[in-house]
Amino acid sequence: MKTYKLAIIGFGNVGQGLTKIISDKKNLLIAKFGINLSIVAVCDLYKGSIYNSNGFDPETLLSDLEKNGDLKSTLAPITGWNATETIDNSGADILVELAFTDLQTGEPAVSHIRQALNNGMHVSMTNKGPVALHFPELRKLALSKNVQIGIEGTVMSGTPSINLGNEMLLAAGITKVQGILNGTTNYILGEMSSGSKYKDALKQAQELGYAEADPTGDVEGYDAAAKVVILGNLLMDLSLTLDDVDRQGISHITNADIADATSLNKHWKLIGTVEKHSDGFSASVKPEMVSSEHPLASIKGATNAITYTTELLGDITLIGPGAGRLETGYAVIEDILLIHKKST
Ligand SMILES: NC(=O)c1ccc[n+]([C@@H]2O[C@H](COP(=O)([O-])OP(=O)(O)OC[C@H]3O[C@@H](n4cnc5c(N)ncnc54)[C@H](O)[C@@H]3O)[C@@H](O)[C@H]2O)c1
Ligand SMILES: N[C@@H](CCO)C(=O)O
Repeated sequence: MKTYKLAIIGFGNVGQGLTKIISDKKNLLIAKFGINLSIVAVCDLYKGSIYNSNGFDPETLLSDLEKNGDLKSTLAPITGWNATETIDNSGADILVELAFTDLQTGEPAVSHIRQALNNGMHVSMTNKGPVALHFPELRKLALSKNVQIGIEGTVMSGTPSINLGNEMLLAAGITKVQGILNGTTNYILGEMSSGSKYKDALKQAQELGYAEADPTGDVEGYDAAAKVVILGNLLMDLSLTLDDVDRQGISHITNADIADATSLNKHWKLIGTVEKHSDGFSASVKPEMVSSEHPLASIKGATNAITYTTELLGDITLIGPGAGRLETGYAVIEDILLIHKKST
């Protein structure tokens, strides 16, 4: 059995979802895959930082957090390390980077990731900033250090959109990727069509753990645009930046707009697209009215859907969760399973 020591940076929705899965699926991961996941360090800006070389009991972490609102009273041999100290001193095999997404600089996550890779650690991240802004550089660094980077959770949470595209469909020649790439906005649009106000629907999406810490990223389409960039660059060999994406969000859509769509038997959806053309590419995120018969009309709540158009297989559509605590925590498990497979 192989034990992987994990250092988690950021103990919000995803960090807690991951911890719950590590607790609930411990025996399955050992029995089916021969891997034991040991959380040796948790570092969070507000909830505190703790380190134990023998690993923490995941249920204790979650119950302490529920009881106290933070991990500051959790019994630990060492407390108070910042992210840099955690990466340098924890001796972890895998850095799990789950801090806030910053789509302007990718910081501080990108610095955490460079530091971890330079230290010979594998990295799993659900943080979209480093992937949308710096992935070629990070991938090269990982290669030179003979370690792996997992990014499954950056698109469609734990629904394996990245691995399906990258591991299975790349050789089929992906020419276009299109779909619903943001859970928060799909949830809000659906709730509004059931009569909720925009503000209330957004609040619910935040409470359910779907929205970004700053939900402007969701509702103005930046989050979906980052996913368009990630998919275009990874799967279609493009060199997109966020500025290349013609972006529009949903914050201007009113209940009257929703009612108009309903009267036409249509639904508003925020649709992301990246397509290769003979003379270049196009990339966009915009709200569109789709008819009730359209395949994307039935995608409800925080569910996402992606259609990969390929030269050899035509269209392949993947539907599944696009956000959520456990749903995104599971993406880290997928990354670790792939890291394990590729390094043994
Ligand atoms: N929630 C989802 O459904 C989802 C899905 C896919 C990807 N993501 C991405 O995963 C990451 C985590 O999402 P979340 O929903 O858990 O966010 P969250 O806001 O609930 O939690 C983030 C945590 O990171 C901590 N943090 C921020 N900067 C830090 C730093 N420098 N050092 C240590 N801790 C720091 C914060 O205190 C917070 O507790 C984000 O980058 C988000 O974009 C989230
Ligand atoms: N805030 C994002 C999380 C998943 O990346 C969403 O709602 O889709």
